[in-house]
Amino acid sequence: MLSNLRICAVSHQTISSVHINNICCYKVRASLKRLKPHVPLGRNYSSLPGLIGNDIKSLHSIINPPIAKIRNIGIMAHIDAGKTTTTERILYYSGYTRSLGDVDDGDTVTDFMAQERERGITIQSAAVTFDWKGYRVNLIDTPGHVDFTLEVERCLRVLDGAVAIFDASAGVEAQTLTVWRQADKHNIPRICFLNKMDKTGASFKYAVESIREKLKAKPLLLQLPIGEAKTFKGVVDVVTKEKLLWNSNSNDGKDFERKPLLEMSDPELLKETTEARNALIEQVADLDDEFADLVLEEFSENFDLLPAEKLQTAIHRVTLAQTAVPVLCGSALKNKGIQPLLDAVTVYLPSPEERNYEFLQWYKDDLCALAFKVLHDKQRGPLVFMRIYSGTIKPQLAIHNVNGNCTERISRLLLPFADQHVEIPSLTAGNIALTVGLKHTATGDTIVSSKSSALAAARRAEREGEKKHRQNNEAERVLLAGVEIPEPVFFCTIEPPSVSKQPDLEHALKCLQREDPSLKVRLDPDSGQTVLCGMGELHIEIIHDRIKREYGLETYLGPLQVAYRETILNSVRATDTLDRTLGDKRHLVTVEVEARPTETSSVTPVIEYAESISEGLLKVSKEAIESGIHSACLQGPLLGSPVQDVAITVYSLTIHPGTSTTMISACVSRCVQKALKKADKQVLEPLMNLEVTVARDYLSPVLADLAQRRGNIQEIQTRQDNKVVIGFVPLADIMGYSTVLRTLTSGSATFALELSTYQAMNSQDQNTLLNRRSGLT
Ligand SMILES: Nc1nc2c(ncn2[C@@H]2O[C@H](COP(=O)(O)OP(=O)(O)OP(=O)(O)O)[C@@H](O)[C@H]2O)c(=O)[nH]1
Repeated sequence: MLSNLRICAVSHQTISSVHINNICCYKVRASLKRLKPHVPLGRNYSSLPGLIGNDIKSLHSIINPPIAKIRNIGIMAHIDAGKTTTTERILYYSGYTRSLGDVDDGDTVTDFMAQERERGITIQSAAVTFDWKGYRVNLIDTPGHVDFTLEVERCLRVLDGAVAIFDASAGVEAQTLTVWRQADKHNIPRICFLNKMDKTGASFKYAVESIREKLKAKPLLLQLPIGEAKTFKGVVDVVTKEKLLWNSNSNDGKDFERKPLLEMSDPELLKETTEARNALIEQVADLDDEFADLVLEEFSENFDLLPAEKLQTAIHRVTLAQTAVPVLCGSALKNKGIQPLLDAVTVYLPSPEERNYEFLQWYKDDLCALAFKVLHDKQRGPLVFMRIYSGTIKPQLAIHNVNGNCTERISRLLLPFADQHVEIPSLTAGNIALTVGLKHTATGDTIVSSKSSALAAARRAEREGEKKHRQNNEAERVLLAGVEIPEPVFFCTIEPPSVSKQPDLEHALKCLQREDPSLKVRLDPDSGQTVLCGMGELHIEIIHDRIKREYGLETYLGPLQVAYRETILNSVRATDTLDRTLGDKRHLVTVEVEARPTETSSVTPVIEYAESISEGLLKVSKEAIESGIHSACLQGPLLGSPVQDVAITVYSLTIHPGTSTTMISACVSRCVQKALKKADKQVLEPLMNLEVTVARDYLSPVLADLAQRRGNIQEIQTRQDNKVVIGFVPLADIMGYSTVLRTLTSGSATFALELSTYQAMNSQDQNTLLNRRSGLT
């Protein structure tokens, strides 16, 4: 394996060296293919004049550009809408890659993990940095598969804007809705790109309507397609009234001509565009008072006289306010429409300083950054991707991790190009950095310059909070983290090839968890086995794959099991006494608790104390009591699954002096377990939202199959030639569905699955499950 190839002797003073940061050979080949196809692997690059000049454009201009010229953007979409293909085109046109990658050949820069290449889907987000017409664009490629929604959320937090990509023949699909909602939650301004305009069935009108109807967004049509499906050849820029045609002889789409629409040559198109422009002006004027005043005062007689820049500035404001979304179109695969999309990113999406991040006031000019991704590189250890919100990061800088409450040192600072990372001396606010040397920082951690800086920020936040009479813990607000990690719905045991490899497996899992907080690992207390808990079948499969590839461990997975939950149906009381003498110390606890059902939809129990329990007693034992309650609720009496919707009241408590907190916890835990056992119990199973898109001809077999899976169909929509089945289905009945669906529909259907809620099982299904688990059937 080749690693860490170093390109030395870069002439610019501020840059000491350039590294080709390869994770393994295939990456090296892929990157070299673009960087310098004729250079044999492993050669010393210092002897290659021109390499830097040609391939990594103007290195000094990419370090710390003015903040107004930075765009931190992400691409979000439904699976297969074309994120990877679009990203590849973007990298190619911006000059950072030399040839066009193709997802169908497993040859792209951003899908750089081996599994992604093989599966043709984007699993981990790769942050990519490039320049476009004087702007610095940091692009984070977000995954589209529902198993990885946490990845999407985490990436969205660090973006200032996003491009939503749609398949123009499908319009808004299930996953788009999910990510759209996530983007709403983080207030991210967006532009829409209707991709696949070349595809049979592509319809600009249909896709725009579905944005209006399903996303409840106001589309601003900044372009109109010229042709559709087979006849698609370019777009009209509605703002400037120009037509953009891609040269059919150019196979990389680099060359295209931009010409004003003229009455003589394009009377129809000009008429249509003028109408679209007038409608656009009216629409923007309705949403933006400043623009409305301008139009009324100066251009009400003739909209044609309104300069394009004035309209663009107003569209930028409207996009930022998220009262409407600009819509563009093209075909990434056929290399059409990508350059104008990049222009739109720089013109309409905001720079970091235009975003209102409330927490910045607590930090002033001190360093404040969010670690949004951790990767483990065999040679260099953990690589941490960070979004810098304020202050500056430098190599050798000691930083304080607020979440981990620890201080550690950055050894090197890199700019994250897809495959090659450029070492740099410093990076300022608004940028995305890649740091080497941080061993304790995990995904989602807030990074500041020192503990005292964190405390000062917490004090400022608190003072401000007092002013505003806020009730919540203001100190917590200095933490930028807080992506809600969904509860895993699947689990399975994992075993190393031999007992001696157990520590290696533990190390691998620890690293993977730092990268991916949605992966949970626990020990089964009964069997002592390690258990992996994940978000979906694919998630677990990928983890298994990565352990093999990246850590060289051939592990064995037990059967995939659904993560059930349990609850109780009535209130019950229990008492318990623990009396144990260890050495010359007597540990004596007596506790009485009541367990009762609640409607919290949470596995965290509500904990209450009877008034008779003295404050003094609680002061010394509260932590131990609550840890006992939590551990009891982790393993319900029916299946050993977490107990949901339960409140525990501690009614009485006596503790003999000298009793250890461990004994208090143990006694409380046993007592709560006793109460849960006494109650009437119910198993809850994960119920999934399901959306299947299927060609008309295959609808019947799909419906018949879903009926056998306890599926509950809510709606069947028509989308072009396809039917879209929307409903609910219990997770236990949908395992392995992708294979079945492929067989049923000759591969013509796609589906999206997402946790809806946990629902009570009926008694028959519950008994079958319990009998199966206890080995009776
Ligand atoms: N006809 C047509 N096909 C396209 C276009 N863009 C992408 N595709 C095809 O659509 C499929 C999915 O493209 P990707 O770029 O991998 O899509 P993605 O959104 O990155 O997919 P995930 O990472 O799996 O979510 C591939 O077979 C592409 O060749 C396009 O503009 N037109």
